[in-house]
Amino acid sequence: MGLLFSKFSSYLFPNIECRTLMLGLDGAGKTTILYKLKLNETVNTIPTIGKAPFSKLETIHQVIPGFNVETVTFQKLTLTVWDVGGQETIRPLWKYYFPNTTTLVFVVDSSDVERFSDAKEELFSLLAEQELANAQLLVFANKQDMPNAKSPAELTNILDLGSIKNREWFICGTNAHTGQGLYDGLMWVKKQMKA
Ligand SMILES: Nc1nc2c(ncn2[C@@H]2O[C@H](COP(=O)(O)OP(=O)(O)OP(=O)(O)O)[C@@H](O)[C@H]2O)c(=O)[nH]1
Ligand SMILES: [Mg+2]
Repeated sequence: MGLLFSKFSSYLFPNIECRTLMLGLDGAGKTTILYKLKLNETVNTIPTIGKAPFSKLETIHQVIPGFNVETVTFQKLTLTVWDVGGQETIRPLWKYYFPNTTTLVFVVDSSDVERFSDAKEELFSLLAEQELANAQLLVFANKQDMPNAKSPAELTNILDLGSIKNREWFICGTNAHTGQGLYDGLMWVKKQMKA
């Protein structure tokens, strides 16, 4: 009876799988977010670095990829989250992670006022990528605990999110150290995936 009920329940409420690509400038908090979601722990991070293919002798197969990947489950949502380093020299590697992305998570350091324009530029160049055309966009306005942090509403204006018309998007304020706001984002992803 229990088995039958469980089969019926998974028929009615199937598991939703989602390939998630988490990008953003270096230091925005991507790796901290990933391991908060995965382990519910605040880990000490080091910059997620890879080696860009500068030398002619190197091919992409020889490049050491600067990424972390983890499976995160939340209710009936299973996310494979790719966290790729955001340093300028390794941003050219982002494109190798685009295919089959269902959700683009863009993380912004809400207190890094001087680099908002860089963040906006990177975000809009991602949104122009053909391989990400079908991806929904979740923006984590991270480091809300910082005294000079801009609110999600302020960042919506600063990043001009209102101009995004070709996909669903959502912004939420987060603190990766406490986990505050992260699950609001995942709730939104779940709703979108169901729809
Ligand atoms: N105050 C505060 N600090 C945070 C928050 N999230 C991350 N940090 C800190 O910001 C620093 C950078 O975090 P990372 O997670 O390594 O940043 P990243 O986006 O992975 O950086 P790259 O790997 O270089 O692209 C670390 O010292 C984190 O502890 C937050 O919500 N609030
Ligand atoms: Mg990192």
